[in-house]
Amino acid sequence: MRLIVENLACRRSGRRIFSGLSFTLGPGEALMITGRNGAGKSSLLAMLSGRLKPDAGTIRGEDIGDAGLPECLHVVGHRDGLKSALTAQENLDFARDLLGDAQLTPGEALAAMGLPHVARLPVGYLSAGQRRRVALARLLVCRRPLWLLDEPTAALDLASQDVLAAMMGRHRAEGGLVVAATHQALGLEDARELRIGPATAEQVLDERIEESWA
Ligand SMILES: Nc1ncnc2c1ncn2[C@@H]1O[C@H](COP(=O)(O)OP(=O)(O)OP(=O)(O)O)[C@@H](O)[C@H]1O
Repeated sequence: MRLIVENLACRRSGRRIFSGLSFTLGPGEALMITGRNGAGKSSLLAMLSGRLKPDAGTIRGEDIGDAGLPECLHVVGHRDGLKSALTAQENLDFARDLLGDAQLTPGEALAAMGLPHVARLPVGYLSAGQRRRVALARLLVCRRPLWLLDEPTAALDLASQDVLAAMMGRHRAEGGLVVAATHQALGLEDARELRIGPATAEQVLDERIEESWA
């Protein structure tokens, strides 16, 4: 698939966060979204996943057949979306049934993340890093070409960061796309970087002029 983003603008609580943001991502490509705290990285991922409406601009997928963009992507965000009372295995079973297009079994995905021993433990009993690894294992139980990852290495030890880097490498080798918001290197070879900065004084002025005419 291809992801095409044109002239995207974001406004939160009435304040312009970024504007004029464009990029295209093709099969096997990766994009690192960087920028200081509050620059709008998570907001951009929320827009790409369809959870947040852009203030302006368009987001579309090409070569995705009859599927809509939301059916082509996986999100691993700050909030992991795991149910604490369910076991790791049950959480992954749930994701697999819900999302369809099954790939690895939950057991295989947990083994790939180095967590075969936690399959039958409620996720609420896991450490922060183990819990994040279960959230990342969800990427492997269903095939989705576009991975949207928000600080994916948060709470991961160095060995798990290497596992994640290898996972993203395999995904890209199979034609998958990765968009990751991050403050640190992720081991993404040949990744492009999109640095989001605060709106310039000129943009803020343009916006005020537009508003005064509206
Ligand atoms: N739900 C919300 N409602 C209103 N404003 C929000 C909301 N979420 C975030 N914001 C604001 O939008 C701006 C961008 O936040 P965002 O979380 O996208 O930044 P970020 O670049 O991901 O930051 P960080 O590096 O700290 O994770 C911030 O000023 C934040 O206060």
